Amino acid sequence: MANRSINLVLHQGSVSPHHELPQLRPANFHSFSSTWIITNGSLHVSPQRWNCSTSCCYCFRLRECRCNWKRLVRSCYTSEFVIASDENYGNKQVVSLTPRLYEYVLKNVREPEILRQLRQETASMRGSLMQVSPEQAQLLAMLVQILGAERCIEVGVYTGYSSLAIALVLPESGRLVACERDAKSLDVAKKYYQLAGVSHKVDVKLGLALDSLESLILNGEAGSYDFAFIDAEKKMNEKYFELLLQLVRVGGLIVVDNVLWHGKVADPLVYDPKTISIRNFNQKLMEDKRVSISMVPIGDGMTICRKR
Ligand SMILES: C[S@@+](CC[C@H](N)C(=O)[O-])C[C@H]1O[C@@H](n2cnc3c(N)ncnc32)[C@H](O)[C@@H]1O
Repeated sequence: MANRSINLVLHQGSVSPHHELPQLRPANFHSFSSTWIITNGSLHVSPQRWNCSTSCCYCFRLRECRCNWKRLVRSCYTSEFVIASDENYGNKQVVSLTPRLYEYVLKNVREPEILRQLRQETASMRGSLMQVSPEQAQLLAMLVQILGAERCIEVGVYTGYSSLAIALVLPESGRLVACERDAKSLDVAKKYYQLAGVSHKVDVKLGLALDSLESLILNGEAGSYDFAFIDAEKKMNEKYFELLLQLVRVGGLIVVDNVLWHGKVADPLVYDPKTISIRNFNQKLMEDKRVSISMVPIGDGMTICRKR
């Protein structure tokens, strides 16, 4: 690891520079090409490089330290975290979400009561982690509103949290095609569409999403949708994307969830099939001239694609 390019992240309760170096624990060691992360309980840093004197203290004083690290630390405004930006990226500061900061973000989400109830009911269900987060749902709804979308598609409904967020902001004449293969979770979704008074806007397609999308195309609906959200089987993302690219009009959006895959996409030590397929798909999107893209680090990461 060269010392020219290092992002340093200190989380609350983490080991600070003036503490004794803990034993490095290989099992917890995640080395990224240009990032060292210090988190609770494990310090992912080369001991030889950590040569601050004892006067070099946490965060603020780190700037005064004579060690090689000080020039890499650009700011420290709270004791909760420090982010030193990478000089290769113009010294931009990037905020790392700590639990406390995330709680603050959540406090600033206007989650409709019916969505809160659905989230609570789903919390005890199997697979509840699959649900998009409240701030993600809010962003999806915002995109639908900005677009003035009338016709939407969701691939992967589960118990309906993201689809309900979308349906709630659709106009009365709007339509959301909701594709899901699991009847049991769809029952919960349908109950909440009913409770929210949006059932008439949601066209539920029980079955394999690929089949549902293909039949929409066969039905002559290509180019007639404004917005699509992909949140189902990750290895199928590329296939869903290709079909949705036919179904969405020019200027419409396709949003893909889980593009950061719990951070695994950036970890060269992780190469399980799912991570590889998400990595490859991200790379394909990056090179795909048919869409403009924006990868947004929200929730588990979403890429917003606009059809050109
Ligand atoms: C991540 S969850 C969706 C979460 C949902 N968007 C939400 O925010 O609550 C993925 C869902 O996709 C469904 N799914 C997976 N593969 C599918 C397929 N081939 N066809 C239809 N649904 C599928 C799963 O049953 C699961 O409910």
